[in-house]
Amino acid sequence: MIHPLIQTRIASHLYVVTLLHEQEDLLERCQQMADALLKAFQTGKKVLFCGNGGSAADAQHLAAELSGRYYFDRPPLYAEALHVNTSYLTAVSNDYGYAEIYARLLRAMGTPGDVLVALSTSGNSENVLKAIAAAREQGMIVIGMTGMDGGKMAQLCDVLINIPSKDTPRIQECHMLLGHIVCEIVEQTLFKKP
Ligand SMILES: O=C(CO)[C@@H](O)[C@H](O)[C@H](O)[C@H](O)COP(=O)(O)O
Ligand SMILES: [Zn+2]
Repeated sequence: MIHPLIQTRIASHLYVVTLLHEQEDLLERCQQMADALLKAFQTGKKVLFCGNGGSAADAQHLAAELSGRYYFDRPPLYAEALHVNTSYLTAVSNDYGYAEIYARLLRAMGTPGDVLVALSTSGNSENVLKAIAAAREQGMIVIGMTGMDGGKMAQLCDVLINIPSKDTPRIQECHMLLGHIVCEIVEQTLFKKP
């Protein structure tokens, strides 16, 4: 017997993907995200990602597509997810509070023209909001990837990729879909031989 959730959840995934496919302004903002990453890499800047839980995994996954490889062999790109040093995370959470983990690192690493990609399905995670504020102080460009209404992040990002759903897993799946496409555009534009 096939559990009914299997078909139901696949159907809800397809529904959100169909909405995405038809929402031209959102697809334009996806192109703007690709353009922002391209500009950063073309001018010797870097792209940093942050998020919590599944969005931390997505941050790390997308950073690795860029710093490692996506479809083909080519030089590495400077991209990293901010949560990957557990010694740093445990120390700073313990000493300064969990809300400070990304902001503190951005004050050390961020330079003008770098890009922060901030992933939060609610748009309201405190450490991500503080990261955005710190990125702004450093003169970075901020791309937000959120759910439908964007939460508090809606007003704080240069480019907002707000997936038309309120369901966290479906939002995350679409972040990865669009994030993968952005990585492909970046890789092709920078390295594909005619
Ligand atoms: O992956 C999931 C749920 O699909 C969870 O781990 C989820 O990412 C966590 O609850 C996060 O703390 C949610 O934070 P956010 O997306 O609202 O910023
Ligand atoms: Zn998840």
